[in-house]
Amino acid sequence: MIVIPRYILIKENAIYQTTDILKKLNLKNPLVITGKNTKKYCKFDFDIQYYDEIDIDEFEVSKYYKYDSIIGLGGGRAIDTGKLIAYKLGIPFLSIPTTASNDGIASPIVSIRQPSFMTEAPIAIIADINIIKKSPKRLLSAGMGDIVSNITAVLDWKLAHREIGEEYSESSAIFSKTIAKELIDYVLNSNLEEYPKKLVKSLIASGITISIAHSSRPASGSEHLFSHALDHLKKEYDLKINSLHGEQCGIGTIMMSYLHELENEKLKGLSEKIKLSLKKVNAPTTAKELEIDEDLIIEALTIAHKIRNRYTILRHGISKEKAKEIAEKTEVI
Ligand SMILES: NC(=O)C1=CN([C@@H]2O[C@H](COP(=O)(O)OP(=O)(O)OC[C@H]3O[C@@H](n4cnc5c(N)ncnc54)[C@H](O)[C@@H]3O)[C@@H](O)[C@H]2O)C=CC1
Ligand SMILES: O=C(CO)COP(=O)(O)O
Ligand SMILES: [Zn+2]
Repeated sequence: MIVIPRYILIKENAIYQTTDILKKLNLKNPLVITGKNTKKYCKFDFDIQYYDEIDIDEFEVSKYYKYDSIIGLGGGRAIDTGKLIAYKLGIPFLSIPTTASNDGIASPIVSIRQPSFMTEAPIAIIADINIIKKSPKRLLSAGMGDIVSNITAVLDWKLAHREIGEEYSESSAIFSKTIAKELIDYVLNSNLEEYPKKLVKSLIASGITISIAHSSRPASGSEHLFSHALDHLKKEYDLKINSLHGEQCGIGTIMMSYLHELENEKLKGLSEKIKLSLKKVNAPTTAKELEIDEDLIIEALTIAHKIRNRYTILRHGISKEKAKEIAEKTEVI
């Protein structure tokens, strides 16, 4: 079953239409899940809970029976936590992103932990451009990394179809790839005035490709494996590095598109173009800018294929030497 959002608002002051949207959906008593930095945008008179005060493992369903819906208001983690709670309770979820850092704002996926899992797409997305425009620049740069990812994700998906016969949808692949190509072209050829709005639209569309494909395949390939591997290592070594999902994916995309170029002459220059688009929005393109040690980048590249059962250009893994070579050639290290 494909579930996609029923209402999508992407405009200035959209947040003030929240109660209208709730009314249209016949919802009266939502619980708002938000963060301490984003609570200020919660102008409505509903109960609030902070996402970082919820233990998703010890989560008691009975405490939430009085709510008929959940609103996730904030960045990726607030939205993911809200989506998960709504799914566990079997009630509708409304996504109110306060920034545009990844496509979780519209996707049916929860990726608080790996492996991520399918839940249900938000019933409504209320993207207030005034709020998003004012969000930290770093988060808006990270969003570009989650969009360029679609390029390598689709190349990987096609490769898996060709080499191991994985089910593949050309329409989902084209949709996903086009979203990325259009944003890259816009970023490289404009003064970025409309960037926040275009980014939000792209991320929402990207989330919808995941709903249609019923898999994150169109938006998550080897570049996401690399990002998930970094998250895994940061936790394992207890490192206090606050690199963002989208930032890591962007750097992963530079390296993975280079790997694809090595196997396909027609892709020559792709990695450089992706890097330029990331640079234009001030997203990090090097380990140093990510504030991650070079050795950690190499280790992540060598373990990325083990993160989940997803066949990509990394196939059954790459050696330490190969990892170093691609990170150096792409000037990530
Ligand atoms: N479901 C999905 O498909 C996906 C979900 N995710 C989720 O997203 C998380 C990462 O999300 P991010 O947004 O990168 O990080 P985050 O959610 O940790 O947010 C970073 C910081 O930005 C703050 N913030 C957000 N909007 C703000 C605003 N307008 N003004 C001031 N501060 C603001 C947040 O409060 C937070 O402190 C992952 O941990 C994962 O749970 C990531 C990718 C895809
Ligand atoms: O981040 C995502 C898509 O951008 C979700 O993908 P994953 O399935 O890799 O968690
Ligand atoms: Zn992502």
